[in-house]
Amino acid sequence: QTKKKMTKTLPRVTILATGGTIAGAGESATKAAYTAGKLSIDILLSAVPQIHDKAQIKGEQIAKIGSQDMSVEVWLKLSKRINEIFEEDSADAIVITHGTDTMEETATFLDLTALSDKPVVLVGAMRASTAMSQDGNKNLLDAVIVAADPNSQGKGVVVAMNELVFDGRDVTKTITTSTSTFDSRNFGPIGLIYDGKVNYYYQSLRNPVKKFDVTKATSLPQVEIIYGYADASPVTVDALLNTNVKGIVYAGMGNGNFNAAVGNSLEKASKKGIIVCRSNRTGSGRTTLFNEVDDAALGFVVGDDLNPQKARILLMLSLMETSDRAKIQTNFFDY
Ligand SMILES: NC(=O)C[C@H](N)C(=O)O
Repeated sequence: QTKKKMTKTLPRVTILATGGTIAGAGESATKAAYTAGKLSIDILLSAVPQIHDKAQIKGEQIAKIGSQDMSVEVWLKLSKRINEIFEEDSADAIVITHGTDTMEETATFLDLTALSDKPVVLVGAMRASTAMSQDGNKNLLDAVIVAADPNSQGKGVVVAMNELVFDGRDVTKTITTSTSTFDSRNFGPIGLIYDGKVNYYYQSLRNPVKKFDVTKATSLPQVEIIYGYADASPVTVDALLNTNVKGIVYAGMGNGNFNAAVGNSLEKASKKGIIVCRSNRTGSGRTTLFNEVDDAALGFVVGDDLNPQKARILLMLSLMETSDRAKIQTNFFDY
């Protein structure tokens, strides 16, 4: 009898590139200045040949932007492409290269709209590809390792940065310039990457029971964020009253509090049918119902532990389906 050689087939990982500092290039290894999103996917992949030992890799360019220019248009394109790839079964997992500035928003958006249970991993860099000790190559290799690991299935969209894995729902950028910028302030990382392997320690119980199908959407209802601060004037809220804005996320003081002047205007907005969602500017913790604010009387909802930029994503998606405040509040408590 001939011994059959056992060849393990590597998982198929498609890398969707959107730009960011991971694809950034500057003039010298020691200067901080650079332009984000300059390098194409082919150059990114050729810089890390080790990824081919971990997975069968395909690359696609979705956008070439600094993530400060991320938009609903690109989110919809990304989400549709992810659903299509898994639907046609052309990959087992997806890695998305992305700028770090708005990675947390994209993570939340995709977590709520990627319909499959298969791994979707976001990755970026804090130092441009041309910088000394650039972090992009190692982060990309780690992201492929995470994507290729069967244990990454069913975790929702995750972010792999700086040898840590975060739940996309919770992750946030916490430091303007450091490579250790990503954190989940309430809950910490769910996994650690080391020596070519990911180990998971925790898993969120709040991964979406409900997904939003945006495969046919071409836009989302407009939602703006208003920042709260001492002695704020009502002009920013008032400016939204006669516009097409369907929702306001209020990044309130403490547990989502507002001063009287802003509160009056938020109440006016609510009475006009604009959904007002209280979040907060503290950077961690929950925004809770009925603390110092009578949400029932004002018709407000609260964002629970989502920061304002994440609450905005869930509010846009919710408003796509309903303007019923109770249902929208349930979405925030379920997610
Ligand atoms: N580190 C980075 O990726 C920052 C860059 N502005 C971006 O978000 O695209």
